[in-house]
Amino acid sequence: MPMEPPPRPSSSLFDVYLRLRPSKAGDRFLTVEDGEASHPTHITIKPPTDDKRKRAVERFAFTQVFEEEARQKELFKGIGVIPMIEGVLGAPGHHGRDGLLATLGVTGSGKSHTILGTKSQRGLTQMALDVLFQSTGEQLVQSFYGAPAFTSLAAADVSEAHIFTATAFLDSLYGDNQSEARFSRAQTPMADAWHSILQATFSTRASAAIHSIRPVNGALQSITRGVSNTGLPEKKDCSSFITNGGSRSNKIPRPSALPQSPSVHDIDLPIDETAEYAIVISMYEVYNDRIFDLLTGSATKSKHPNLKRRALLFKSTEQSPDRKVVAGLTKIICGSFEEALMVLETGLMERKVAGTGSNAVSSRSHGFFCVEVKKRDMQRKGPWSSSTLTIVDLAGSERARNAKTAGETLAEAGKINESLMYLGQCMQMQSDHQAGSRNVVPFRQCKLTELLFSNSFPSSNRTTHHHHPQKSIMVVTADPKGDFNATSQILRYSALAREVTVPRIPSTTSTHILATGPSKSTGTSSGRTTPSAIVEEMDAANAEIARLTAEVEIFALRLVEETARRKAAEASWRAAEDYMQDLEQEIRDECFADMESAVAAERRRWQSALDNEQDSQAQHLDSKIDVVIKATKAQMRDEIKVYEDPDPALRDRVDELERVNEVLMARLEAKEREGQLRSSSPVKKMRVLKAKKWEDPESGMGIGLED
Ligand SMILES: Nc1ncnc2c1ncn2[C@@H]1O[C@H](COP(=O)(O)OP(=O)(O)OP(=O)(O)O)[C@@H](O)[C@H]1O
Repeated sequence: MPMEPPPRPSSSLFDVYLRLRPSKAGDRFLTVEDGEASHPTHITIKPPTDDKRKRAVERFAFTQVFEEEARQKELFKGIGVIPMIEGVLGAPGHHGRDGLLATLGVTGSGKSHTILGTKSQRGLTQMALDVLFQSTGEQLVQSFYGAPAFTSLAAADVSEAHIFTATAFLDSLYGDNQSEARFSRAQTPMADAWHSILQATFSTRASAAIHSIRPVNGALQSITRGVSNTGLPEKKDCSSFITNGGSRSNKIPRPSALPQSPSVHDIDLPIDETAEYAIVISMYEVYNDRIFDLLTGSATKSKHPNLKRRALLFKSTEQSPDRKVVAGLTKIICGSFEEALMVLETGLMERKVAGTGSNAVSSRSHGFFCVEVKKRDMQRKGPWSSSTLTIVDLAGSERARNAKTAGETLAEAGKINESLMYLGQCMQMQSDHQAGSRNVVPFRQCKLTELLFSNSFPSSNRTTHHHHPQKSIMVVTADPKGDFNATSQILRYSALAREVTVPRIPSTTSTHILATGPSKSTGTSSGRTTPSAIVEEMDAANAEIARLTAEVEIFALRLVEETARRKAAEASWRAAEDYMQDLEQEIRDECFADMESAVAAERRRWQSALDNEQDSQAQHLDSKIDVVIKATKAQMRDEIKVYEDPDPALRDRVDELERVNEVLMARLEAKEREGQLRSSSPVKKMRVLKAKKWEDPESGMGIGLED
């Protein structure tokens, strides 16, 4: 049954284009069919002649097939990027519509070549950027420090992003050292602090805005110097970034050294004359099912660019409750095509690239390059509306056994294959959709499909500006002489339609008939022996063989898919284990750090308590010593008598008084004796009186009886 030419229904999630790359050696297994349409839409793949599994010939349909000789510009125009950009810019007075452009293919099939270009040819990304800047031209807001639109653009962002002007961003990475302080990683907690520093810089620099373009020139000069010193490796003809990828040089090429062709000056898009535009760029990668910012500057600033990268979340935010966004990205407001190119090269440099056996510069992650086009009324300066052109360079699918990979890279390959398998399932659903199936596209199975598909469906929330689902274009790249298994698998996933042709069974009938002949009258299962009966039986047998072969073929396909799924599951299990180990280590480190800081805090508390205690004891002791000293001093004062020589006159007087005292005492005694005598005999009395007379020295005259 002939396959219908692939329709382009508006309900289709993706338009799928196939681009074939020129290949050097090997047997060609892929044939492009000459169709009735103006351009080819169908291809056929034939298994290699030595294929032991005797697989079927398969036929695939795409929106359009571009053959080896197709140039970059032809592709750019042919796959509908221009209407997509027009949609992103939005019709006058209307919001824009999101666009998604992705490349899918086996490793080395030309995805990066197509999307990012080569050293001499621009890719779809550069051409799309050029068209955007060229179209918005004079209506683009300025992007230097203090530009009036900066604050409103930062306020309009719903994704908790860290927004910088290209001037500040590039200056911090490539300009003078002092300016480094103006930029920091988006996902570190310090980023907020840096952000406020930047904003402070922004406000304080407002008056000097017109001069602030200088740092970019400085940056450009330093880049120019860096490039002229280093030079570009000549080994492979691919993006300047990619050639640098292996060596991790932290210099990016100067814009003028980047390819200028193909030119897009002939492309003129209608623009909303009443609107002003801003172009904001962000970049991230999905690596091992986790999202990492690519504009942290770590590739250019840090010696260990991959150390402690923090994954970002794809989630609803406070300002975007009904639509998931990658939260916390670094976003750069670009004022010119050159600035955008430098930001792109900076992000590409940061993207993880690891060499594998399949392709020395193979992309190990899915790279996302997002160009947000913001638009508002030029006069009224109302709110900004926003639509995004997302360009995705998907990691190459590969078979682990083909890629001479090991350890971490093998786990990466598993994760890549797994995410591509989910992508394949979603794309398969899309072709089933077209065939009338009402199955839901299972896009929530991994980060990649979530990021690619979640904006592909109309929003149920009427308050959101995103009524239109995004327009998506997929470019599938293939090498017609490359790996048959890997390529056929990708084609099966991505084609808009597929038809399996059972290989023709060699006509054994006639040979059999000739060999056996009627005379041998070989009996058949039905017992009929006429030649026509035998031919009929043989035809029936052949039909049965064909049916069984087709079945076997289907089972073989299922087996291949199941094996891939099992391998992907195993790889994902290993990656999960690794992740768990990392997480455990991280938690241990965090706990240890917490514990250490708690112990240190406790130690400080105890030390200060001990110090206080010692202080108060010392004070107490001091006061006691004071008391003792005072008491001792007092005591000593009491005990020590000062003997002074008495006044000689006074001493004489004292002596005199003592003598008088003695005299008086003697008189007193005498009087007493006299009193006693009066009461005794007259002889005794006489004796006393006589004695007395002689004892009184004072009177000078004796007291005698005659007195
Ligand atoms: N259409 C083409 N014309 C000329 N050369 C091409 C074309 N497509 C690819 N190549 C060349 O093939 C090589 C591999 O291509 P590329 O790096 O783009 O592959 P890839 O699919 O991006 O691989 P990976 O997935 O590993 O990143 C490059 O040297 C590239 O220049």
